[in-house]
Amino acid sequence: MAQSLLNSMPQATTGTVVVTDHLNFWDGKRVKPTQETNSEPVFEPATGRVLCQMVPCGAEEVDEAIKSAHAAYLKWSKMAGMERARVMLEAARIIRERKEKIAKLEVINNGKTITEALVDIDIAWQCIEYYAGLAGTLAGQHIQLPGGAFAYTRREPLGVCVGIGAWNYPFQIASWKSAPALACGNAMVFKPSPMTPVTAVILAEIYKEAGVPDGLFCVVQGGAETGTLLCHHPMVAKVSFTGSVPTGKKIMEMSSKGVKQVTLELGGKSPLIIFKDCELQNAVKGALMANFLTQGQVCCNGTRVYVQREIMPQFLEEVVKRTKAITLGDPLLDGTRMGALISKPQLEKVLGFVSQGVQIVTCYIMSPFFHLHILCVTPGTDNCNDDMTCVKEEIFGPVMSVMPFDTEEEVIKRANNTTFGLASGVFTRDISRAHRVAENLEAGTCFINNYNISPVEVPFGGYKMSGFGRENGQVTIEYYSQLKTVVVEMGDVESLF
Ligand SMILES: NC(=O)C1=CN([C@@H]2O[C@H](COP(=O)(O)OP(=O)(O)OC[C@H]3O[C@@H](n4cnc5c(N)ncnc54)[C@H](O)[C@@H]3O)[C@@H](O)[C@H]2O)C=CC1
Repeated sequence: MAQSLLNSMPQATTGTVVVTDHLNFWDGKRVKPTQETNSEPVFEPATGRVLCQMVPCGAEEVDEAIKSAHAAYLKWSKMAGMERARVMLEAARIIRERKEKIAKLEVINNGKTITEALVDIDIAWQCIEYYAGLAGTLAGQHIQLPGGAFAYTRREPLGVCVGIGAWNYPFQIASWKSAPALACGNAMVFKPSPMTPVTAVILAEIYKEAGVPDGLFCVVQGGAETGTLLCHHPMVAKVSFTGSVPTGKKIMEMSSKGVKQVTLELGGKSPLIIFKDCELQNAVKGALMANFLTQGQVCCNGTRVYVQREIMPQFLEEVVKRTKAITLGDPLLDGTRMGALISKPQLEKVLGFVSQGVQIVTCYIMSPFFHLHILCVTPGTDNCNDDMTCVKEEIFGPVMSVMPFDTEEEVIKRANNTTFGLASGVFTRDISRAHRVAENLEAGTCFINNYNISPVEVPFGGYKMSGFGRENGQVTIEYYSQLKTVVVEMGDVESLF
C-alpha cells in the first residue's frame, strides 16, 4: 500500500497528494488507528490543503508498540554487530534508491524545498551507513587483576528506546535517532511530530524490507499525550527528544520518574561572529546558510549575526542583495530556494517577533500559497540590539538579526549572554583568533569559516539549555549503550567471614 504512495511520487505536484495509508507501524506492518474520532488534520504547508488525518495513539496502542519493540529487541540484541550492520547497510541502500520519492513526500508534508529535502534524505542514509560501520566495532576492555583474576567489560544495548521528533527534519531526525540505537542492539519506538506524520513510517517499512525483526523500529502517531505515554512506559529504557526547550524540560521530568536515560536536542539562538578580516563573500554566504535553510526553522541556526563595525555597511549591502535574490515559491520546483513555513500558527508566531519594533531591511510577504513566506534581515545599527525579544528568543523562522561589535572580548561576552548553547560560528582569516574564539564560545558546535554543515561523522548537540547528549559521530554509541563489568575469579574466595 505504502509503496504505491511512494510510486505515485514521480507524478506528484504541489496540491495534488492525499495520504490515506495508516501511519502507525508495529509488529512489522502498518496498523489501523483505533480512536479515529480523535483525528487531527495534517496540512500541506505550501497550499494549506489537508494532506491526511493524524490519529493519535492511546495507551493500548502505545503499549502494543512497545511490547512489539521489546520482542524484536530480544532477537536483535543477540545478533553480532556485523549481522546488524548488514541489515542496516541494506536499509541505507534502499533509502538511496528511493531518495527522490521520499524527498518529494517530505516536501509535500513539510514545505521545505526539494533541493534541501534531497540533502536531508542523503544525510539520513549516510547516518544509517555510518552506524552500520560502527556496529561491528562495539567492544569492551580486558582488565588484568591480581592472582590471575581478571575483569572485562561488555558494551550492551539499553533496550527499547523512544525517539520523539520535531517537524523540521522529519525523516532525517527519525534516521539520526534510530541509526545509533539499532547499531547498538536496541529497538526504537518513534513518535514523529503530529504536523509531519508521513515519512517516518516509510523508514519503518524500509527497515522491515531490509530484514530487521518485526517490531524493531515502530512508529506511533500523536502529540503531547502520546508522547507522555511513551515517556512514562515502564518498558522504555531511554528517551531521545528533538524539539523546544519547554517540552524538553517536561521530557526530562517525566523520564526521571522511571530513571530513564535522556538525550535532549533543544532550541538555540546561536551567535555568528564576523570579523573585519574575513573573506566577505564567504561570510555573507555563511550568514545566509546560517539563517535561511528550511525557511529558518533549524535549531542550530546562527540567528544573532555580530558584524565588526568597520565592515557593517558592505556586509549589510551584500546580505540584503543576496536575500532579495532568493527564489521563493513552490517547494517542489527545482529552482525554488525557499518554500513555506510549517503552519499558519508558526507564520503568525514569526510575524509576531518581527513586528516588535524592528526595522526590517528586506521583507517579502508573498502568498502564492495559503501560508505566507517572509524573509527579514534586521539591520545592525541602533535598530537591533541584544535586549530585544527577537534577538533573545528562538524565532524559528527566516529572520536574521544583525548587530555591530567592536572588539573580540566584547563580542564573546555578548555571544555567550544567552541561556542557549547549541551552535556558534566565526568568520576570520586569523587562525589564532578563530581557535581562540571557538574555545571561548559556550556552545556544542563552533563552525569556523562556514555554517550549518552537519556531516554524520561529527557529534552534534548542545550546551546549557540547548540540551545534552549527542547525536551523530562515534560518541553517540555511548548514549545508546551501557557498560557491563564482569569480574572473574580464578582462585579461591578469600572470605572475611
Ligand atoms: N530547536 C528545535 O529543534 C525545534 C524547536 N522548535 C520550537 O518549538 C516551537 C513549538 O514547536 P512544537 O512542534 O510544538 O515543539 P515541541 O517541542 O512542543 O514538540 C516536539 C515534539 O515533542 C512532542 N511533544 C510535545 N509535548 C510533549 C509532551 N508533553 N510529552 C512528550 N512529547 C511531547 C510533540 O508532539 C513533537 O513530536 C517552534 O515554534 C519552535 O520555536 C520546534 C521544533 C524543533
